Amino acid sequence: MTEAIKRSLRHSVAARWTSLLIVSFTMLCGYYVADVMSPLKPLIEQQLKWTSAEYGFFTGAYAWFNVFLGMLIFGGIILDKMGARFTGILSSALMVAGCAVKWWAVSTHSLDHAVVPLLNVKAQVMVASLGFAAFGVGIEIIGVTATKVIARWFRGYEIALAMGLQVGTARIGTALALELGAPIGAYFKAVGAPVLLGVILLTIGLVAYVFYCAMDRKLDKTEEESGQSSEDEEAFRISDIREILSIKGFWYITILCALFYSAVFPFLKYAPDLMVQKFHVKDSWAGAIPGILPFATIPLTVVFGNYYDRKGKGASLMIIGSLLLVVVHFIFTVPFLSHWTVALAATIVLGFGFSLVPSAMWPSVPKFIPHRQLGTAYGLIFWTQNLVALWGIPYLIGYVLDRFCITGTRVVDGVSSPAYNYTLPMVIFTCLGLLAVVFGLLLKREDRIKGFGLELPCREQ
Ligand SMILES: NCCCC[C@H](N)C(=O)NCC(=O)O
Repeated sequence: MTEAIKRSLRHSVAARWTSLLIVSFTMLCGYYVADVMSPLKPLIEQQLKWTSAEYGFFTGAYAWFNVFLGMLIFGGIILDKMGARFTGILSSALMVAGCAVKWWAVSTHSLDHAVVPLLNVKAQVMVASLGFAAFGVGIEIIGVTATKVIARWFRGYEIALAMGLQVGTARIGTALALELGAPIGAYFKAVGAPVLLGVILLTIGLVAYVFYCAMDRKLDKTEEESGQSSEDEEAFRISDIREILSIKGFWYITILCALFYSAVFPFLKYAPDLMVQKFHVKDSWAGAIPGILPFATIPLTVVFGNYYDRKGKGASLMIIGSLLLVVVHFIFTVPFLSHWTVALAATIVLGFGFSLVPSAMWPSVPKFIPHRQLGTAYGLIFWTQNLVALWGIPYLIGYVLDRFCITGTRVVDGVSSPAYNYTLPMVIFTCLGLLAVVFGLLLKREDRIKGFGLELPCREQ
């Protein structure tokens, strides 16, 4: 056997980075679709005559199947049992199908005036929500798959930089959605136009993933030939779930993830309104300051990922990131700090926190979970995150706002809507950040006791 054959494909710099490029592109397309409806809210209200409550119903559908049907947990197990090729194609196809259903629902007139019996929900809202729910399963499972794929290719190399780059690239999709969604919708005078672009992008993402599968097959072959595949080939057993759940560090990182993202994702959903209500930003500029966030995190995830690879300090980075979150949310809480420049500065600091934690958290999991269990472990973490951060906390904040925070009425262009005081929701976000710091500290202590190596560099020196 020649030396060239003995070496696994993952030792090839070009192959490693090409695999990253392909899965990151598929993720970018998914993130575009995940966020494209946010800037379309006014157009949806004008053209489709959806109310805010119907928009909220649709937005929450993202997590329905993941959380209540446990699809993320099954997805993680399927990934460990069937591999990245099968799971990646399946989830990419599900994204295309879900987005196509959503596009049809918002473009057709055949659902006009129809209402779902018993639920009393407009048929158009329901069909679009079901499409979005199916898409939500696909994007979350492809997220788990991409993370495991990177962990495999970059083990011992620049794993944190690669995971940071993947998250950063995916967030370009969010940025594109926020920037392009409304102009495309307005140009074509149709909510469906930017959604159709999403279907096209996802189809290209699926084709790209099929190309990745060829590389994955080649990697399997070279790993076999070089005798490096023993750990991966050990079949996943259902008892592995018990094993994963018995690791205290796994619980700490899962809870930290749920708390951290609870203080970021739901906050972003309400941030444009906060800008208007507290910082007196004009309605038409409401999204301008929060919209900076995805852009700020794109280079920062790369910088912090690179730092973790070379210097380590993973647990400390997660604690610092969570602390920044506390500072930012506390600033948003203080009633007299209401100038828009304060909001701008706080959002930039939030960008640092929103980059620090993911750059350190995702590459830390393979330090204490064996590769063959990684899909299940990431699936469990994402499931908890979906339950708490993408479903539970947004509902809680909405309830708190309606129940305790209405201070009067605002009239804009002759249309009246409630005026809110955001102090209480911001106190909740600050507390979530504080709890994230506590779990970061617990994780660091557990790492010291068990020696996971979270404070050590990821890259073999
Ligand atoms: N707007 C997309 C939400 C993706 C959620 C996903 N489960 C996740 O946590 N991704 C990591 C990240 O930091 O974006």
